[in-house]
Amino acid sequence: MELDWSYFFSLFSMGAFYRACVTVIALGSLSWLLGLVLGFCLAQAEASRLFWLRWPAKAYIWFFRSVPLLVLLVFVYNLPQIVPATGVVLGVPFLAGLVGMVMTEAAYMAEIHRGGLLSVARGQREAGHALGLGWFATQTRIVLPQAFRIALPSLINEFVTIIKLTSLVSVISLPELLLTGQRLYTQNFLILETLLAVAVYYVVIVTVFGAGLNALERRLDLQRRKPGTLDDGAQAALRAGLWVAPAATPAGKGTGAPPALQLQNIHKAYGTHQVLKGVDLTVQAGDVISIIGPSGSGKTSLIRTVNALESLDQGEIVLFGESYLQGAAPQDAARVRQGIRRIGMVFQGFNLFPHLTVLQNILLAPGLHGQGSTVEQRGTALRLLDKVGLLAHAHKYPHQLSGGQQQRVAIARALALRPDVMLFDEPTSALDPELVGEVLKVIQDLAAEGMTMLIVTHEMEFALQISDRIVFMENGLLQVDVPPAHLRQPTAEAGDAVARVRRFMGLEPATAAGA
Ligand SMILES: Nc1ncnc2c1ncn2[C@@H]1O[C@H](COP(=O)(O)OP(=O)(O)OP(=O)(O)O)[C@@H](O)[C@H]1O
Repeated sequence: MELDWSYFFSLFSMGAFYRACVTVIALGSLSWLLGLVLGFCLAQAEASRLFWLRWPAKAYIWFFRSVPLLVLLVFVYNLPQIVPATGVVLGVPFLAGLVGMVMTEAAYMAEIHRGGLLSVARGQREAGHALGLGWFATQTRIVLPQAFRIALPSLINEFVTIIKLTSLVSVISLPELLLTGQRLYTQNFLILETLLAVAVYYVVIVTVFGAGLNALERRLDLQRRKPGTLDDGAQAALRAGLWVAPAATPAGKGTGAPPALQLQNIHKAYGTHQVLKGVDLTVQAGDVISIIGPSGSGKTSLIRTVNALESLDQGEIVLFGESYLQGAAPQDAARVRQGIRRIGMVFQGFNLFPHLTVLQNILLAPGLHGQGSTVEQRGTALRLLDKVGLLAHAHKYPHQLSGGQQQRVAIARALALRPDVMLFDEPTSALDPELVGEVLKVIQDLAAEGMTMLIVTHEMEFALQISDRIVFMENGLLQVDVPPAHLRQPTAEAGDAVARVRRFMGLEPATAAGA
């Protein structure tokens, strides 16, 4: 038997097939788009801490991933028999098909979105928090764009699957491609020729739309974006047009002013593990305090409680004389947010937003907080970049920078909110030794300008040089809190604790009993 090729080719000039193509594209695209949105809502609900959101979402996903689409389509189309009111919508094959497909696709896409959301590093949300961004801003400006890029290849694959699945709606009499073909070959019995033409139509649709979506994926691929370094002329032009910020007076300085920070009897446990066991620390405005101590002593946990990245189990933190965080008590969300905005935080892992340029990273929070006009925000951001020596890299993406440069951008980003206190959590620990110096220099400059700073560090010489006080933590408690001079040249009365810190810092040789 030979195929009837002339009949096969005649099927490509048949209006019914082109109308069927429109149906397939409309049904497929709408199912994909609505599934994308509903799937995202389901994924968010599934990740929620609220069990009344989480469990219904989980149940929905489990159920609709288990029910075959064909069964669902027939059920939805026949639902008006028992619920007549639904007939207005479900009596229309296209709408019944759309409802059935969206119900199933939302469940599948929720899982794709969940994968995307899970792969956005926790530090990204923490950076949003440290910049005083609320849940919605963090989700829409930081998490979602990254999660969407990660999920895009799977979402494109799902689009292809959906286009092919539209053939199932033939079962509810919607004249898509398969039903159009079936109606023909039941009359002329040229089954293979007709199905071959149907297959070609599907292949063309998938190829054209797949190419479009792949182009979108390439466009969103950050690794392909490689803006260059600005030359001297371009940098000079940027500097020339800058708005000049009025000189800021450091907050809370002067006699009678309250301390910048008062940590009172801070307790923190992770489960049954007591990490902070009653820490008291007072930081005067303009003070630079380095927190040192052995690994696991609670330094990072302490600094994270100060900008509410960790909750307090007990105790209180007072910021410039006003109660800010309280342990084991309902927090005043507005007051906490206000406090967080007065505190800048620099993380060990930088936590720059990879989908934004250096300049956009710095502008994000001031823009969302409406801090000054856009001209002022841009001027401040460029000035800060110039200050940390990175003006030439303003339009680059974080992946184009070295670790030291990324950390300097992170410092500029934190400074853009004009904080009164800066927290540094081991700012150089993730850097190669040759890059440490450039970051320490920026911190040193800030200290010289009178910025109040709390620095968790393992850079002992730096801590000795820069600090007004060095705090030694061990076993969840502050064991020693002294000026560096007391460690460099301990007095005769200095006790064992100071000697222990000196050994820890490498200022005196370890003894068999010490260190
Ligand atoms: N999210 C968490 N969940 C459970 N335990 C935690 C958590 N974060 C920290 N810990 C534990 O709390 C203790 C103190 O950790 P922390 O990071 O504060 O110490 P650190 O002094 O900063 O240490 P390092 O110098 O190594 O960074 C450690 O035993 C750590 O395992």
